[in-house]
Amino acid sequence: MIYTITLNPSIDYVMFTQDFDLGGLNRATRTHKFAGGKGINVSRVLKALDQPSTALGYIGGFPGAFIKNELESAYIHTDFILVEEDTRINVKLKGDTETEINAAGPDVNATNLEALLNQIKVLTTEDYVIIAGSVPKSMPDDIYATIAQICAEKHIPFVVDAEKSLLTQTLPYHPEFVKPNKVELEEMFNLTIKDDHDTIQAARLLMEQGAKHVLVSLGGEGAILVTADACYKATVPNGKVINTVGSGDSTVAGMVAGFAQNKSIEESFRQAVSCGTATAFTEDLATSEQIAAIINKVTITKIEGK
Ligand SMILES: Nc1ncnc2c1ncn2[C@@H]1O[C@H](COP(=O)(O)OP(=O)(O)O)[C@@H](O)[C@H]1O
Ligand SMILES: O=P(O)(O)OC[C@H]1O[C@](O)(COP(=O)(O)O)[C@@H](O)[C@@H]1O
Repeated sequence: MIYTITLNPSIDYVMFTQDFDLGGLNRATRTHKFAGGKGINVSRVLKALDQPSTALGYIGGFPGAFIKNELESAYIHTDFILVEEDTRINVKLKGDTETEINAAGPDVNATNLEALLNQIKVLTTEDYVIIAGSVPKSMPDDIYATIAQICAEKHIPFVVDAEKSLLTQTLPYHPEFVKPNKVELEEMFNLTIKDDHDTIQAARLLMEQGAKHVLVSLGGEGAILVTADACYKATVPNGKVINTVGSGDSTVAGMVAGFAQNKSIEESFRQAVSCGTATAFTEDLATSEQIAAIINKVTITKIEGK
């Protein structure tokens, strides 16, 4: 079973406006409330790819109940731990540009933490773990490293999509892949990435520290995948960008599903990028039909290899 871990889920409240006037009265043309947070989005796109998963993490209050209900209505299995405070609501403003305000999220106490670690400790080599998103402030900042260590000790394959040291601390435990975007990669090494060559150099630093593969997402520029033997560049088809929230998570889901379906590394990467772009081209996360409609329009080129 694939397990997604979202320590800090959210309701994503997406508001579309004609124009956005900062400081003025704006009226939304459309709004949506989506069950969100990185691991939860991965579970939702895995479902679109016909891959079952169980969503783990912390939920609280009415937003937490909404998320659990949304997932279960979509036939996604959940095993959330209840916390006392409300799950956060993140606001996503879609005017001429995209603006996001992500809230801090509820407190998670030591008992809640132990409950999650106990859920992970019973997993086996048949399972797969995806650790994604921000960590509530009340939790130890090495929590992802702790989870990665448990996975490594039990030979459970795992994937990490997180910022800065949350991600880099997991590298010694050899994640199957990590998925920084360009800005996150720059922040990890305090450098400026100008071109694909710089991206590959920085990705290789993550490989040197232990990542088995590095998938760097580049927004509308596609993505680069670095493996032990080669580097691939994906370019995406033209289309109308509607809502990029969850694109990165969709990319992660496509790659994990590719591995689970025993696709080749190139085909897994193509599926990953198709999922990310199909999500960018729609209001919610991509459906299976939307992914299928663009998968043959994503081009994969080997740009370096041994
Ligand atoms: N403007 C866009 N046009 C087409 N595809 C996009 C666009 N933005 C994102 N994507 C797709 O989603 C993937 C992840 O997007 P990115 O913004 O890099 O990740 P994150 O959401 O983690 O910051 C990209 O690799 C690409 O496939
Ligand atoms: O945990 P974080 O870093 O605050 O991010 C949470 C937000 O990221 C999302 O998971 C979307 O992430 P991506 O756009 O990077 O795929 C939203 O659903 C959620 O509001």
